[in-house]
Amino acid sequence: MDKKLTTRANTRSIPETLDIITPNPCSIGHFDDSEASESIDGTGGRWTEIGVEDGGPTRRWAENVCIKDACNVLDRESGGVEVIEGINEDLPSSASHPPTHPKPFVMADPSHLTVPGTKVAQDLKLVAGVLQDMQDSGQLPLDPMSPGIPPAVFGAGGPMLKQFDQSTVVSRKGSQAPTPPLSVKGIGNKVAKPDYSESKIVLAMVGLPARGKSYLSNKLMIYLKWLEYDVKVFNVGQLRRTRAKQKAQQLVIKEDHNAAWFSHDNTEANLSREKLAQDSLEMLTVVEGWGASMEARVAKEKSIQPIFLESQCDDPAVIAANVALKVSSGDPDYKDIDPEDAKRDFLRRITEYEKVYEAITEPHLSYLKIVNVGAQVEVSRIHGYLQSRIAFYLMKLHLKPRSIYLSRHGESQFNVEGKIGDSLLSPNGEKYMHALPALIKDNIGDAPLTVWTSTLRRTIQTASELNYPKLTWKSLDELDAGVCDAMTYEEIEQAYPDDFANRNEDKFNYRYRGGESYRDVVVRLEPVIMELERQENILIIGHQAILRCLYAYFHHLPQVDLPYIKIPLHTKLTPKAYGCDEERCIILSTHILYSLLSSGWKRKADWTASRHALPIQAVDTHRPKPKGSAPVVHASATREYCTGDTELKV
Ligand SMILES: O=P(O)(O)OC[C@H]1O[C@@](CO)(OP(=O)(O)O)[C@@H](O)[C@@H]1O
Repeated sequence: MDKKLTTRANTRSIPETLDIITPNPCSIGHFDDSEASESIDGTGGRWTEIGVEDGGPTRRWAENVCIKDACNVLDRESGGVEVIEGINEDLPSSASHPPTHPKPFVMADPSHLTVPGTKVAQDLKLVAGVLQDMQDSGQLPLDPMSPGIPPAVFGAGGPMLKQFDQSTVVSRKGSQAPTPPLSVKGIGNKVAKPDYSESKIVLAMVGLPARGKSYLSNKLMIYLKWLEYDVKVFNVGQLRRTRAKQKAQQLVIKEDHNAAWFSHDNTEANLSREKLAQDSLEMLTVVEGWGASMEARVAKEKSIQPIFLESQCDDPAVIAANVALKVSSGDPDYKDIDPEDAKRDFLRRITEYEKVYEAITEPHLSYLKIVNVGAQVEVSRIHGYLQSRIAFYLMKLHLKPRSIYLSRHGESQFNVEGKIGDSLLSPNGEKYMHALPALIKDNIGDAPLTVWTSTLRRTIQTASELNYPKLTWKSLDELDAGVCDAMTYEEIEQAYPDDFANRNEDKFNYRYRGGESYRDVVVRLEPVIMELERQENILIIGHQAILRCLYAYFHHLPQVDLPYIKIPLHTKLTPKAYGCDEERCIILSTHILYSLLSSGWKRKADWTASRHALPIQAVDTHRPKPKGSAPVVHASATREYCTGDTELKV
């Protein structure tokens, strides 16, 4: 990592958390920040000469500076990638081409364009200018019907539309094709996890204390781990506490990490904190085994594109809740300290940080700025698939108290017959269907609720008497059993003994012939998770495998246990700081309604779930894990920190 970047990050608030997220299936960026950090730092870099106040060639910059100057700069600096990024959307000029390339359009004399107050107006002015230039240079005849006009590729009437029509014809033909043979060779087997190990992403959390950095990094970690990315958390605060504990034990030196220790005027503590940050970065490279030699490590560091994730928050309620959580959650910094004193000290610590805190504004950096937990998100220089997913995910988060209810559909006729696949409800299933509206009403009262079902009959039928807005998701369809659909497990064992054994051995990785594995289902459910994070009260009427996958996300359960998640009856889980509150209401046996309350800072302590034990029988479809298969890894709702000598769980 570029030394300069590291230092700048440290002067902010000493990044308490550095997350390395690996592996990443796509490129981790193309921007050479070593050059840019030299040039755009407010010390007379090349941008200052054109009066850039806010530090860089962003869209904002394009709005603020004179267009004429911008065009001059584009002519001079046409090779600079950083210029193109910020401005080429505004100025479709030569910016995206090296200077030697012929220019597609030439801005004739943009001085006639004044900078209007609004962005839209400016865009239109620019568009008007470009159109004028095209027209002047003969590229755009006035009569759109005249010959020689290049076809519009993205607008109404362009070839896209015609191609689209043609493609519909093709797909209609395709739907007449004969059904493919049932047996698909080579699929009914365990399918390995895709290789995500190509490259790595480092997310450096930035923000004042009590701004939810831990919350955000924890949510992100859970989401990425659920998708099977390796995630490691390097927490400077954790390292500080571990070192202090070691000092106290080995050297009998007690280091008091009170607010004064975090003062920028405390030179000695500053050095210690700088060292902790450096050591965390050092660990980040060592842990990943990027070569023992310093040279190799430096080379690797250069290939990492750090993404800064800044959490800004000025909502007093959220900050207060975080302060309260810190001082009451048994945090080692305030262990054995009177809560009032702890609160005062923590507030003083925040004040110390505030004195030197710098928000991220450097346009050459890759960053995501989350304002008030997703109320606003600023995205800068985020490229590649995984980075974009991270940004997208963070945009969806909110802290509004809400409930997520999960219910399996009512017992189906196939459930009774021991078959997998779709059918209508059994008589008992219908009783559940009739009982569900009252159960939901008891839980949610008159609050708004949306019901999500799969596209399969048993969930739609179960939801049929619920008087709420409904949404049918294909992504919520049950794990596709392919050629085994509509069979009993005994029939599957007879017809496909090897497949059956494979599934018993490794259920998460097993993919049915012509069907899916649990991993496939997790991947397919990702948009559902995204939407769930964004939504408020939701009831999902789903299937066994689907609910297992969703449940594993909310409770951070490992993949190896996911296909065996059993839902115990009459269980109430204790609220967790970073997880979800959970209540379970049962109607009996497999008819279970889970209620997952909103995750986040604001706990909903007053929420109580009524328990229902209606006399509705149902078969038990849970199949226990066969003995001798992969060992059970116990659920971990804790964060795993790398602290050098040991891996701590907190
Ligand atoms: O992965 P296993 O444990 O086989 O269970 C998944 C199966 O559960 C079932 C019931 O056996 O779910 P559901 O009835 O909820 O739709 C089947 O549809 C599905 O194939």
